[in-house]
Amino acid sequence: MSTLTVDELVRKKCSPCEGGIPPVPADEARALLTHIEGWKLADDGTRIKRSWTAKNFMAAIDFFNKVAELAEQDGHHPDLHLEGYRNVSIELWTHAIGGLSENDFILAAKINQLPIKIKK
Ligand SMILES: C[C@H](O)[C@H](O)[C@H]1CNC2=NC(N)=NC(=O)C2=N1
Repeated sequence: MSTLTVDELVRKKCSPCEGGIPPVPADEARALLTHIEGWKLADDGTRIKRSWTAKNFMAAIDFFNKVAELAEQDGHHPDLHLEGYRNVSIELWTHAIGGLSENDFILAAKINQLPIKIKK
């Protein structure tokens, strides 16, 4: 999986995951993330996360709505956080395995293609 480029990831669709596969190891996750701008591996290696400061509250909500549509299309769902009215952060992990699967990297690469109005 670590040979996948961003272009390859965005062309893939998440596959249903109900467990039974091993999580992506931390070193492989780090290698993949070098190509997916802004996303960082959590200290415990089970999640990836990216943060943005949106221009204002509605810019944050518009972005969440776009992410929600994408997540529904792909059948894989991120944890969405909004703090201090416009500080957006998104965490991705595969609940069914308690860690990272290819789905998380696919969705991260696709989220990076969505427009967000950010604070100047
Ligand atoms: C069958 C279907 O793919 C699963 O219920 C999906 C739905 N969305 C999901 N999203 C995330 N982040 N983790 C999951 O394990 C998960 N499971």
